[in-house]
Amino acid sequence: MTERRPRSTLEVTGVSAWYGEARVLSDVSLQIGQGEVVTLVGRNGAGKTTLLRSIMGLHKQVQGSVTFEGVELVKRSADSRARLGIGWVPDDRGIYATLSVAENLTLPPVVHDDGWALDRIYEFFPALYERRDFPGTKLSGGEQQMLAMARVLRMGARLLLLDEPSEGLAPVIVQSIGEIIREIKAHGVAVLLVEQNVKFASTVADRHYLLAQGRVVEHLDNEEFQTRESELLTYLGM
Ligand SMILES: Nc1ncnc2c1ncn2[C@@H]1O[C@H](COP(=O)(O)OP(=O)(O)OP(=O)(O)O)[C@@H](O)[C@H]1O
Repeated sequence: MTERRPRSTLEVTGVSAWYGEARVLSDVSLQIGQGEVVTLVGRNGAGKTTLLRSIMGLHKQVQGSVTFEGVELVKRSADSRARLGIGWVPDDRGIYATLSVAENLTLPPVVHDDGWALDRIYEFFPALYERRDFPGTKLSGGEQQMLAMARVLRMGARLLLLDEPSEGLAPVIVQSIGEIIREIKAHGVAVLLVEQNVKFASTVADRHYLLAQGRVVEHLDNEEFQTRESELLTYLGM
């Protein structure tokens, strides 16, 4: 594909990863520009979560280079990467069940000047404002997903790593998560999204990397992705 992209925020170059002796990522390279939404698509076990964890510094058996805004990350801890502006939103969303929405938002430290103020968060996520005193357990799956995204924006993330945000959510809620991702993008925040829901991926992303058996096998802009959707679904066994 011909590429004209904003300046790179994240550059992953030649990354391989192992669990013990088992190699699960092989020579993966990808880039994300400022304010871009990029997906990692692939069947179960392709290595998507391991790649996100490797970018965040949560997986240690990694070789290759990962830079964020020009800073090499590979030898840095996960908390150091968070301080640089990378926000991790895990697939289980990681909400503290016994804390209120407001407490979930304000407990983690603001680690970067770009952190969104609480009133800006509430303006952006009115559903969280309405439920600010509710405990985490009382939130729906969609609200938990919003809270997990809001929390890292408040901390100061300029790159969000989202692991299957649409998982387990009703279609109408998936649609509103998609709208939020598009608005986050409009604020210049980059998003790397692991998705198995190809239809959803095509409504939010600028580009897509297809991962199979730990390798990038295709790199497509959204137009090509939509045109070849059924072929890709078959190829990926999805
Ligand atoms: N803790 C672990 N120990 C050993 N092998 C693991 C571990 N976690 C994942 N794997 C293996 O690594 C490979 C990649 O897994 P990963 O979870 O990254 O894939 P994925 O594409 O995110 O799949 P899924 O959508 O099922 O989470 C798989 O073969 C998986 O079995």
